[in-house]
Amino acid sequence: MRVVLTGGGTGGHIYPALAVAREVSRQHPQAAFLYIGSKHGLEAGLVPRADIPFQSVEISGLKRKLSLDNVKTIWKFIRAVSDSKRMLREFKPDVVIGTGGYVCGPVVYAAAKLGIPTLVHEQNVVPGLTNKFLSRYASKVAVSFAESLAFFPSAKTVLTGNPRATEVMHGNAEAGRRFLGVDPSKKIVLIFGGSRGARAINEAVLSMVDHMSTLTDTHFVYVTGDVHYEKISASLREMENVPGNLSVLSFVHNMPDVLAATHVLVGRAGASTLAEVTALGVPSILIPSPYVTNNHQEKNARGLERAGAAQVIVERELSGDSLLQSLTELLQDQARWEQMRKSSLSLGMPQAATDIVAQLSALVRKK
Ligand SMILES: CC(=O)N[C@H]1[C@@H](OP(=O)(O)OP(=O)(O)OC[C@H]2O[C@@H](n3ccc(=O)[nH]c3=O)[C@H](O)[C@@H]2O)O[C@H](CO)[C@@H](O)[C@@H]1O
Repeated sequence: MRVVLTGGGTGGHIYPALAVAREVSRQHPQAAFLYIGSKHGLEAGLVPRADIPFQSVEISGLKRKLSLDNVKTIWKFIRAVSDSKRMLREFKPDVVIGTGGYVCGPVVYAAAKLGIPTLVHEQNVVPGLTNKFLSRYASKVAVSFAESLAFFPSAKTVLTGNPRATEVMHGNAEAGRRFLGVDPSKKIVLIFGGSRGARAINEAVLSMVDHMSTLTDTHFVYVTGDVHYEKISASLREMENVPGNLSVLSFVHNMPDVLAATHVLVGRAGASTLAEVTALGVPSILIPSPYVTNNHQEKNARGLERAGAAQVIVERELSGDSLLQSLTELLQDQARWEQMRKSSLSLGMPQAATDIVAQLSALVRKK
């Protein structure tokens, strides 16, 4: 099977595409892949790291207000469609999968115009602009939440979940602990603010550093995001007593192993993160980003909260004190942790990547 993958900007769009690629490879070891992304997105680094050939198109997002930039964006889109057609004619894929973000617009559109079967995957409850546009042209749309079905044409839309859920099931807790250098007697609290880090979470964590040593049976793994790492490291160097039960990393490339070893997650409520924690049943404290379209992270997070799988702290109420208090209560209440774990697991969809690959195979057979 020859597969073109596209999607990008943030990890939340890229990792699902890579998870599908890995599931295709498991089922079809001879499969060949090409990823078409943007040179400016995280995909330019993450895709070559996953040993998948990468080519790029130039694209930017539409602004919601009328502006000269939008004229440029439309011009770029037209050029990117023509570049995509050239790449697709050369690679000759059997199927194209787009996982959201601006860049998948021209690629999936070009594929549809060339008569190549296409599947679009939506990670969030409320779909992004690009996927909404593409749903008119795509052969199939796969969604992660039942609530999203209503946003897309019913005849071609299926509920699969997010393929990262399948991917994290292959994680290994022991490998995660070894990588982090944390022994099994400690509970791991993993803190990260999505794929790029989050300033508000960084500030709250810095202000609770002094108290971390009181939680002696816990090890804190704090992933700052690449852009914040230097600044955070400098702040920590200035502190007198940085506790021994804190590790600070800029980015984690083996998240399935690290998550498998995690006792509690503290983080943003990006769709892939939530698919991962629910597949593994990791209780979480979620601080949804208020800076996203339609406040969609809070909608993602409240779903978990209603089911009893997570506690939500809205960003305006986040502080070192509020985070420390929530964490301490959860770490010290084993019965509540168990309950949250069960609720979290009940929401997980660990078969997602397998279902998506079945959809791709059906599209290829129908070609
Ligand atoms: C600010 C913003 O626009 N965020 C959006 C972005 O999120 P963003 O990319 O931040 O968030 P997601 O939670 O969806 O995905 C993050 C992914 O990166 C991985 N990871 C993260 C840190 C790290 O060090 N290593 C690592 O591998 C996580 O395990 C996860 O697979 O896309 C998501 C999916 O459309 C949306 O739901 C989010 O609202």
